[in-house]
Amino acid sequence: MPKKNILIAGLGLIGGSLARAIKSGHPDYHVSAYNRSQAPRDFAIQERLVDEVSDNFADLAVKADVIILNFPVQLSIKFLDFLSELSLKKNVLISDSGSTKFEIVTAAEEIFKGKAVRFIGGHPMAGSHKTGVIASSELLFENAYYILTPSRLSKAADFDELKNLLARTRAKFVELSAEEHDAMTAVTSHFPHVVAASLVDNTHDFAAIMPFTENLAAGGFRDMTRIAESSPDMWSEILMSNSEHIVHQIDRFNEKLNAVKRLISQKQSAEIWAFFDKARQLRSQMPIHKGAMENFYDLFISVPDKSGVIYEVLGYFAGHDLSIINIKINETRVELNGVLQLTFKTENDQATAERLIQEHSNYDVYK
Ligand SMILES: NC(=O)C1=CN([C@@H]2O[C@H](COP(=O)(O)OP(=O)(O)OC[C@H]3O[C@@H](n4cnc5c(N)ncnc54)[C@H](O)[C@@H]3O)[C@@H](O)[C@H]2O)C=CC1
Ligand SMILES: O=C(O)C(=O)Cc1ccc(O)cc1
Repeated sequence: MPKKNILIAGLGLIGGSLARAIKSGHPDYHVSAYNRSQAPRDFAIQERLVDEVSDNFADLAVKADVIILNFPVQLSIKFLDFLSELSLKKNVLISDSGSTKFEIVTAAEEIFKGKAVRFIGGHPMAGSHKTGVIASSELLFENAYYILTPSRLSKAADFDELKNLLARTRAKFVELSAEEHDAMTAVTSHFPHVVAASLVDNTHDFAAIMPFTENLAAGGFRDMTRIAESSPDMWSEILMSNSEHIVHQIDRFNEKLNAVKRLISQKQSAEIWAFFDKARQLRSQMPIHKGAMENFYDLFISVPDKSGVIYEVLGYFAGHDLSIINIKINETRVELNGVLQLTFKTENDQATAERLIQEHSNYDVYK
């Protein structure tokens, strides 16, 4: 029997992570990947993420039993159009990983009407503000919800096939309609990105008047704005694709802010206390504490602004096989120090690194 043939289209953070999980869970399948630029293709072959790479999408698509599109949302719809013009295998199963679902599910139903094509929308609800195949990981989606959306082009058995293919992601699969998906992710993901970017923008505006402001941004500001470093390509597409729900959330949030504004101006301290207390209790009960979304682990080290300091710190880790996936120096302080940001794949590695830095230096380390 010929090997089952899987095409991962788009070798970025998500495509790369899916490729790793599929290849690791099904070493007997033939996994191919399309990517327009060469560097991710070379990386995927060197790291044995996949068996075959190409910049010719059509060549790979016509051989595939399953195709997963991992592009910005609008581009995935263009690729569906392109697929509809090819002689695909009969009953090919197509899915995607985009952050919105209504637009692509509706487009797929229209594009493949009457054709022997199966389509299930997909959205692994984990990721990062980082992009690219280099940041990909087999366990990126471990314990995270992976939403699958039915379409007129899918049946129950197709879901089992896709879940089996993706089993090694160790994600928690859940079926939601495309409408339900978009309404809920607007609340928990899309609108919060708008808030994060607005907080950064507001701070920058204010710093034009009082330049020292940005130096006073501490841990709380950092936690609330990490996602403002996400890809503008990806997030502008998401906002365009789920605009109604996001606008609705902005309206609701404006009302909430105005209500708090009234309490503050009227100095209603008891009500303000109750407002914070309610939020504290609600957040402590939210499932985010189970850690599903924490997939990268940062350490921030306050280091002297001298050459060689990065090598010095990395030298402390000699003999320990730590999974550093990103190194960045942030010169945010006007004084002598810079902030060295190291990102690890696992919480264990983050803890080991913190311990080693504390053993070898007197640098301040923050998580
Ligand atoms: N980054 C995240 O945290 C998450 C992202 N998603 C969704 O996954 C999808 C992929 O996102 P990422 O992997 O994060 O992005 P990425 O930036 O890491 O990868 C995007 C891929 O699209 C390709 N691409 C972009 N424009 C192209 C073009 N014009 N022609 C051909 N290829 C093109 C790039 O080469 C790359 O392979 C998006 O729809 C995003 O909404 C879903 C869950 C989490
Ligand atoms: O960076 C983060 O914490 C995220 O929120 C990642 C993310 C980005 C886009 C999605 O559709 C799902 C998850």
